[in-house]
Formats: sequence, structure tokens, C-alpha cells
Amino acid sequence: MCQDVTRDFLKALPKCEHHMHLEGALTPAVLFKLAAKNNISLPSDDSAFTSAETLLQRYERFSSLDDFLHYYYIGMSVLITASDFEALAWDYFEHAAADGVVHAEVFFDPQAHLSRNVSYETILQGFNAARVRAQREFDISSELICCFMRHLPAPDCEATFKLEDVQASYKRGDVVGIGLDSSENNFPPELFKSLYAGAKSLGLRRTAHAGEEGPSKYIEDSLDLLDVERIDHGIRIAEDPKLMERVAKQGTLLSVCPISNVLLQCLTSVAEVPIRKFIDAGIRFSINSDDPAYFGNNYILDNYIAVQNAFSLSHSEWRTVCENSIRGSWCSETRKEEMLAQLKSVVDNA
Ligand SMILES: Nc1ncnc2[nH]cnc12
Ligand SMILES: [Zn+2]
Repeated sequence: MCQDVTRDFLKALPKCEHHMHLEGALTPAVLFKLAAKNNISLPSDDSAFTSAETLLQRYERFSSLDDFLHYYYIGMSVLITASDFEALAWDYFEHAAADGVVHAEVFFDPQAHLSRNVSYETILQGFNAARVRAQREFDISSELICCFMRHLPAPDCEATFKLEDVQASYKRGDVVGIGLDSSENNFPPELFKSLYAGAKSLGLRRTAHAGEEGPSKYIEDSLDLLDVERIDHGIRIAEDPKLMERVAKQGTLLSVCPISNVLLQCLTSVAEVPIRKFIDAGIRFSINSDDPAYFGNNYILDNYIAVQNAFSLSHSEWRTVCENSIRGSWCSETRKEEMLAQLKSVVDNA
């Protein structure tokens, strides 16, 4: 740890997590337990699935986003009942609480479950039970973001978006907005214009993965064609100084996931995440875990620590990071004021 910014200080910071896929909290141990309980057969032609230990070892050498997604989609096939989804989300919230998360806006991939005949209501029932408990026991507020998988045909994404149960979840306020995830290259934002226009017309919040593996043009097009309010990852914006200027001026928040970027071979080290460039350019960003159970069990605090080790931020820079994370959250202004007061007290006492 560098200078006088300590691990305890980083832990105490009131964190907002904006980029965490609940299905990415599925550890190999739980994956094997649920596969046995739910009678799900795992691939017999891949020795990675011999045991939880071999699977964990395989997770240490992902060669790309698509290599990871192959295992990720097999993994989530063991999730069947509402209690499976609840346990998954609860596991995340326990880690989040230990790491000082006060507000979490978490992704889920309904299409990956609906295609296996798991109902949308089953998914939401489980996730909501965990969210209510996290609010009660940990004082963590949370929002759900419904992600659409860009490797699937856009009309399928739109059909899912229009399902009665899905629309009802927006109306009830159970789901605050939409996102776009999965394989990035060759699935440009323009394919999803009509989906995002539909979301905007319902008053939903909008974000999209862009510039993770894909070009910075996908970031620009997500802003121009999808009218997103946040960009997930966005690291390749560093290749386009003009776009950096624009994003800084607009105040668009990037939800950056440093350890994920290294483990998926987007970058060779956390030091290559353009954190210093973002700070110098006045670009707002939050720091997030993405899929912690797949990425070395590294949750949000591990990502904060990795950034500190690589960039030696000052107390005041951490204050700005957390303030921008709070202001870029999709919660009420009252909740933001509470979190800002918590932040002030942590920084004043450091
Ligand atoms: N890092 C990531 N990029 C795209 N899709 C994802 N789904 C889960 N994690 C993802
Ligand atoms: Zn992601």
C-alpha cells in the first residue's frame, strides 16, 4: 500500500458498485453443489469440469472475453429455482458489505435463463429476496439492471424486452434500467437502436458495455445511437482524445473493472488501465468487480486496492472517485446526500 492511503481507508470508503453481474458471483464450489442438487449435467468432454478445483484453475487462464463467456454461460445453467438466485445474490451482498459497498446497481441476464425455461418471475423473486435482506441487514441499497446479450439477434432482445413479466418489472420499479453485455466485437451498438429507444420511452436508465475489447467507436456510437447515460468498461476511450474530451464535458460515468480487464487479457496489468489519464482529463469513473467469482475471487475492495497499488491516488483523489460514483448512481437524491455525508466523514477522519 502506498503513502498514507491505507487498506482500512479504502475499505471504509462508502462504495457504489455499478458494474457487477450477479451471475458472476457463482463460485465453482456453488456451481458443483447446484449442478448436483438440480440434476444438471456439466460438459463431460472438458476436463476443466472434473471438480471445483480444476474449474478454478481453468478460470486462471482465460484467453479473451469470449473464452470467459463460454464458461460463464455453462456455469449459469445450474441456476434453476428462486432460492438458487437468492443464494447467489446473497453471496454477493455479503462480500459487498464486508468491502464497504453502500449502494449496488447489479446486472442480470434474463435471456440466459428464459432460454432454459426458468421464468423471469423465478429470477426476480430470488434476487429481490436477497436485495430486501441486504437493505435490512447491511443497509445496502440496490437496483437491478436488466442486460441484453448482444451476441443474440436484436429482435430476440426486443422480444424479451417486451415480455409482459419484463415490462411489469419496469413498471413496479423492480428493474431500474437496461444494459448490453456479452461478446462485443462484431456486435455494434447500432443493432440495438430500437431496443434502447423503447427503453428511453419508458423512462428507463440506460447503459451499455463498450470499449472493453471493442473499438472506441462503439463507445461513441453507444452515446450517439443508444443515448446511454453510462458506459461499462470504456477503457479504449483512451485511444480517442476527442471522445475523452466529450465524455469529460458531458459527465458520462465509466464503470471501470480493472482486474477483469487484466484477467480477460484486454490489458497486461492494472497499471495499463487509463486511471491517471481519466483523472487528468476530468473523466468520471467508478471502480467495480464485474464477475468476481470468475476473476480470482476479487471483489470491489480488491479492485480499489489494485488501483491504489498501481496509481498511488491521494485521499482527495479517492474522495473524487467516490463522489463521482455516488453522483453517477441511479438512486434518489436523498440517498445520494446520505452517501455523500458518509464519504465526508470517512475522508475527514482519515
Ligand atoms: N466483462 C463482461 N463483458 C461482457 N459481457 C459480460 N458478461 C459478464 N461479464 C461480462
Ligand atoms: Zn461486465
